[in-house]
Amino acid sequence: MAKHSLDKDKIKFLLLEGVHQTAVEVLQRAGYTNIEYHKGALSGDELTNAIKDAHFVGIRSRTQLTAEVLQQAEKLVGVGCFCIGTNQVDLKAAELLGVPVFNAPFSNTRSVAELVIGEIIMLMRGIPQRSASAHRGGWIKSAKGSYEVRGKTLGIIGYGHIGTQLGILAETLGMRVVFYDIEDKLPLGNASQIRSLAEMLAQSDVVSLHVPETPSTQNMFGAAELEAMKQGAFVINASRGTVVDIDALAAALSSEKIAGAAIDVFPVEPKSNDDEFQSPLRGFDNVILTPHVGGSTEEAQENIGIEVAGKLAKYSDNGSTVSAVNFPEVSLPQYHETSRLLHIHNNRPGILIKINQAFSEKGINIAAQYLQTTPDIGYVVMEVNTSQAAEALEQLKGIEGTIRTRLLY
Ligand SMILES: NC(=O)c1ccc[n+]([C@@H]2O[C@H](COP(=O)([O-])OP(=O)(O)OC[C@H]3O[C@@H](n4cnc5c(N)ncnc54)[C@H](O)[C@@H]3O)[C@@H](O)[C@H]2O)c1
Ligand SMILES: O=C(O)CC[C@@H](O)C(=O)O
Repeated sequence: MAKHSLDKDKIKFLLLEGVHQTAVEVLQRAGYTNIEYHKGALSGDELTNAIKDAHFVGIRSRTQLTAEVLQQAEKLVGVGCFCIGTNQVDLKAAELLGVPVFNAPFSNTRSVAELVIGEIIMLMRGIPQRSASAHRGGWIKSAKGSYEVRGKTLGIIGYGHIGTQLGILAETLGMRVVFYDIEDKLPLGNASQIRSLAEMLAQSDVVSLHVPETPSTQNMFGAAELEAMKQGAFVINASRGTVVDIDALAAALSSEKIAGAAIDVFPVEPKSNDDEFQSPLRGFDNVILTPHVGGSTEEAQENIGIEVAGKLAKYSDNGSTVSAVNFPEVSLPQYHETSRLLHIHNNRPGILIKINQAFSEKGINIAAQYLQTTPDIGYVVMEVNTSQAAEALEQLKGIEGTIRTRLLY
């Protein structure tokens, strides 16, 4: 019977930010029992101490895996983001260290789209301010400023997995949907793409942002964009807090240019549920403030736990990197009666030749070989006779340009 290079109970999984229990169950079913589980995020020394002997780390959006943190995680083999966003990880640093990063690109998209639909209706009816007033003993029984969503125009910025689902749901409520995206996108239903953001803003009764955090989306929605909107329109942001200039939004709410907003993500978010939430948007009755819960439903979290833990277990067990966000993607079949070796190297000419030469000189037969590259790194997976696996591993370690190697069986 073939043996793992490292026993599964020695492979440490560090799971942070209360990822769903399904993640623990998937890992345990796959034979991984060395799981350190934390309900909250870790930072500073606590994070570096916990991660330094971890082979895998699972996080959500709070934990910052910077280049410095990753460099101290000497045993790290893979990272799982139990969410969509991967902006909290220095993806390039992880790649250069030979560490693939996985996420869950679809599992919570419906939850976000549903929340936004609810918010559109609430904002257009002026419910947040009526509710806030009622809590203080007020009674604003009036139709003034309350509208049906039917026939109104929804402008979506970022027409990806969430934006498209939102568009379809909004159309079923009778809304007209327009969208702005830097890429040409297939419009679903009756939606139409508008090439100029200003033009789209001028048409929209409510604007909802669904872009990732990138250098191009940093503060992409500020004073000029708010000014380009219709008088009395609404803003929704459940993407990332860095995308909207929150001070400019507060000013537009104060001047009543913007009639209301629903904001789920903030430039600075509390590190835990025990910390105070601070924002210039506090105190506006016509603003729905939610604590970054767009994707936080039981269904989404359960599915994310299964999906991401499954990807980590698969990479650990057989080397497959399919759907990694920063790494050459290699889809690998099951293998029997051979040992599998993983070799991650700097992408420079001649490495594969050197590996093949070294194996040939030692009489090591390669039963199968798979290679994928990015401009910076190469990932080669080889199958060799189990009796030659240890020797093959030694040969791989000696290849110049090697970042990391692993023997699976
Ligand atoms: N609030 C939450 O809990 C929550 C949950 C899930 C996702 N999110 C956030 O929502 C974001 C979007 O998720 P998704 O699954 O729809 O992503 P996606 O990658 O499927 O879609 C993003 C879209 O934005 C477009 N885009 C990128 N840069 C742009 C720019 N500068 N201007 C206009 N369009 C641009 C892309 O072309 C793409 O179509 C995620 O990156 C994540 O940060 C938040
Ligand atoms: O669960 C989280 O912390 C983040 C959820 C969301 O922002 C995502 O990127 O999927």
